[in-house]
Amino acid sequence: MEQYIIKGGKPLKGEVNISGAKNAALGILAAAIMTDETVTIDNLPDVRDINVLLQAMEGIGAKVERVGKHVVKINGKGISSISIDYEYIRKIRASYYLLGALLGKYKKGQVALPGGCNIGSRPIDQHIKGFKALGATVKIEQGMIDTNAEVLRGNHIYLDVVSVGATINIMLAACMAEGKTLIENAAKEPHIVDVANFLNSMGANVKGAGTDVIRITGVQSLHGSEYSIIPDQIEAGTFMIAAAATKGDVVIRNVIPKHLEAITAKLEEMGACVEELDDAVHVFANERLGNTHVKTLPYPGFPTDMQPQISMLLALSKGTSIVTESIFENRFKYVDELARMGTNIKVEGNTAIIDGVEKITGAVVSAPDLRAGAALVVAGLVAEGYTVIDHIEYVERGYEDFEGKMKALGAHMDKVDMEDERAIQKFKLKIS
Ligand SMILES: CC(=O)N[C@H]1[C@@H](OP(=O)(O)OP(=O)(O)OC[C@H]2O[C@@H](n3ccc(=O)[nH]c3=O)[C@H](O)[C@@H]2O)O[C@H](CO)[C@@H](O)[C@@H]1O
Ligand SMILES: C=C(OP(=O)(O)O)C(=O)O
Repeated sequence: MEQYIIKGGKPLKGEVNISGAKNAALGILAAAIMTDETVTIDNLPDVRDINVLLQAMEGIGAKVERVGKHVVKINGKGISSISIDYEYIRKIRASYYLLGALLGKYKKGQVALPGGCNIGSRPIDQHIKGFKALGATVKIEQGMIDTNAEVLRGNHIYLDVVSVGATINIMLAACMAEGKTLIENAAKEPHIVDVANFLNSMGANVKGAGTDVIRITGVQSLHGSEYSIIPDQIEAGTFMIAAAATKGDVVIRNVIPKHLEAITAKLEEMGACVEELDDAVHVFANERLGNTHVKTLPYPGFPTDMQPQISMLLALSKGTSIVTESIFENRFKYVDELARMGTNIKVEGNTAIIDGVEKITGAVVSAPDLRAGAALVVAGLVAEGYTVIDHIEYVERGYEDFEGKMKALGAHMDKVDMEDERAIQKFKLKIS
C-alpha cells in the first residue's frame, strides 16, 4: 500500500490545471448508456471513482473505449444485463445513477445499496420516492435495490431534503418517462446543471436545472452526443485553500470562478487575496489569516465537500472560528488526525470550535475519507517536518495526480510505499 510523504514548509507557487468534475462525470457517464448511439465525453477526470464506474458499465455490456487519458467513447447498445455487480457498487456512491439510467431506458434496473465516503448515514429514501412517483415498484432485498415499471409516467415530485443524488437520479429516469415531470426543491449544484446539459445534448428536454424547480418532458429515445465536462469545483477549491495555507501564490486554471464564489468569499473574509480571471482564479496570501465562521449548505452555499479543507486552514488562523456541518452528521473524523499535528479543534455535535494555532508539526496520519484526506495533505504542506498520510486510496477517488500537481507547484510531496526504505531515502535526498 502506498502513502503520501510530505515535507512541509514550502509556499506553493505557479499554475495548476483543474481536471473535470468527478461528481458531474459520474452522472454523465451513467446517462451515456441511455442511448444506443455512441457518446464521446471529454475532460473526464482520471480518478478512481470514474474508473470504477466505467468498469461497472462494461460489466453490463456497454462498450467503453478510452480515446485518451481524458476522453472516452461509450456505446450502450450492447447492454445485456440490468444488474450491477456488488463488487463495483460497494466502492463508490454514484453507482446508483445507473439505476436511474437503466430504469429510464429499460424500465428496470438492479443495484446493490451504494458505498462512497462514510460521512453519515446517507439514506436514499428520496431517490426511491422519486422512482415510485414515476410509477416504478422499488424493492430492497438482501442489500439490493430492485426497480421495475410497466410504464414510467411523469409526475410532480417534491424532495423533502435537497439531495444532489436524488435530483440527478430522478432526472435520468424522468427523461425517458411518458409526459412531464416536475422536481421541486431540487439541488442546484453546478454538476446538476452539467448533467442536465448533457442529457439535453442527447435530445432530452430538461429545463430549469440550476434552480429549485426542474421541468422534464420525457422523450422516447436519446441520441449520441459529444460533450465536455465542467471543471471540478472542489478540486479547484482545495488548491485555493492549499495556496492560502502555505502563504503561496497560485493561479488555478480551467475553472468557472462563479462556482467558487462561496470559497472565494470565505478566503477573502480571512484576509487572503483572490483575483477572478476569465477561466482562472489567482490566490495568494503573505501572512497568517484571520478567523471566520462557516456553515455548509447546498449550492450556492458553502460546499460540505470543502468543509475539512477550510477547517484545516482555520486551524492555523488567528482567533476562534466556528464551523457548522449541516449536510452530513459524521464529517469531522479528520479532527483526531489533525490533532496529532498540533491543531486545537473541539467537536460538539455538528459544530467544530477551532482555536487557531501558529504552527503544526508533521506526523503519521490516516485519511478517513476523500476530502478529509485532502485536508491532511494541505496540513502536511504547512507542517514543520515530515508527514506521512495513510489510506490515500480515498484521496485518489477524487483527485487526479494530486502529488504530481502539488509537486509542480513546488511542494515536497511524493507517493511511496513506506515499507520501501530506499524510496523514502530517495525522497529525502531529492529535497535535501
Ligand atoms: C457522488 C456525489 O455527487 N457526491 C456528492 C453528493 O452526495 P449525495 O448525492 O449522496 O448527497 P445528497 O445531496 O443526496 O445528500 C444531502 C443530504 O440529504 C440527505 N438525503 C439524501 C438523499 C436521500 O434520499 N435522503 C436523504 O435524507 C443526506 O443524508 C444528506 O444529509 O452531494 C453531496 C452534498 O453536496 C456531496 O457531499 C457529495 O460529494
Ligand atoms: C463525499 C464525496 O463523494 P461520495 O458522495 O461519492 O462519497 C465527495 O466527493 O466529497
